[in-house]
Amino acid sequence: MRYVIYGAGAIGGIIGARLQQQGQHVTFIARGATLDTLRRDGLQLRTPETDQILAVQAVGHPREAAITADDAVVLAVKSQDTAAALDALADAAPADVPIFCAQNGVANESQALRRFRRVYGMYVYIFGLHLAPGLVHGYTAPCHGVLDVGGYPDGADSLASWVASDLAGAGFDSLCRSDVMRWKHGKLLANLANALHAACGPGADTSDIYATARAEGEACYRAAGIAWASAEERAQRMAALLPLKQVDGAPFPGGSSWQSLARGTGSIEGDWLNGEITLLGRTHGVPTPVNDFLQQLARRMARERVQPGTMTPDVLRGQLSTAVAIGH
Ligand SMILES: NC(=O)C1=CN([C@@H]2O[C@H](COP(=O)(O)OP(=O)(O)OC[C@H]3O[C@@H](n4cnc5c(N)ncnc54)[C@H](OP(=O)(O)O)[C@@H]3O)[C@@H](O)[C@H]2O)C=CC1
Ligand SMILES: CC(C)(CO)C(=O)C(=O)O
Repeated sequence: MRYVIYGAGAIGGIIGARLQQQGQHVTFIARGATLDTLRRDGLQLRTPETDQILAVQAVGHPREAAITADDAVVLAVKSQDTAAALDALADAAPADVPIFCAQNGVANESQALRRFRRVYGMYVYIFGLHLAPGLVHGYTAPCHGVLDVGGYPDGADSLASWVASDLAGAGFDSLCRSDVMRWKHGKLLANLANALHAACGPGADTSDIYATARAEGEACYRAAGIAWASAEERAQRMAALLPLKQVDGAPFPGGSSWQSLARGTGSIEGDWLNGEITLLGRTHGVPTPVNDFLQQLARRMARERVQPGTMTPDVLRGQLSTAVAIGH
């Protein structure tokens, strides 16, 4: 089975590189400077233990990848890019090609299921960094990350278990789970802090704001009857990854939303992280003022190409109080 990795950034780059190093057949779908770099120079993977450049197969559009139902597509674009990526894929691949969503958030799978018959969720705990085309860093060793796989909306079949076993063979801690979306809903609660880390930096103390964002998320889940993996379950699952190590003598600088600001991409995943909670809140009549604020803050910072970590927690608290006082 070939792995078609859609999106050659932090997560796609690490998963694809590790699968290829394990002898799997891998094709990347990339764009822009990343595509040019992969074709010209290859994919560079730096970790606490290695610095390697891999010659990789990279195409610029799914139609150049001659995808069949015997391939597995690993979707590793940010959620705001999912719809466009799936549109291009649906025009070029059979509807029964399996899609594995290696993404944060919980809305990518349903978008994939609208166009493809076999969709799987992937619970991704990788500490990856992608700031320059064709270059990815991974901050855990010897395990490259946790990647649990399961059917969407639930269940697990032989393909999910096959893929989990390939990922385990490639150095990830990977289980096949029939309740992968319960785990992804748990992770979404942690990712409600992504906007805070992007704004103030991951080291700033914004735990009071995060606690409220998380409580709003949990209230929405309860109102919607959604089950989620607890913080304790998730901490236990990722314990083997910690403590994070350094790459190039430096620690992990910030998560995926922080990286969107650092790269000045002009877009960010907030609508699919905090925005998932505001959507649930509006649907079920649960107030979500903090997530509403963080969603809008993330959009504004991305749009204005603000550098990450440039807002103090006090300035953020002030803006939050004003937004809550005027009701949006
Ligand atoms: N980074 C991390 O440590 C973690 C990330 N995640 C999640 O994993 C997912 C992927 O994130 P991450 O790897 O960080 O994102 P990145 O931005 O690093 O990588 C995504 C890549 O996909 C590319 N892309 C987007 N649309 C297309 C398209 N239509 N065709 C070809 N390439 C495309 C982007 O190109 P371009 O650069 O041009 O935008 C980018 O290179 C997200 O849901 C994120 O939240 C989960 C756990 C940890
Ligand atoms: C790296 C991690 C796990 C936490 O920040 C993440 O999920 C992200 O960057 O979005």
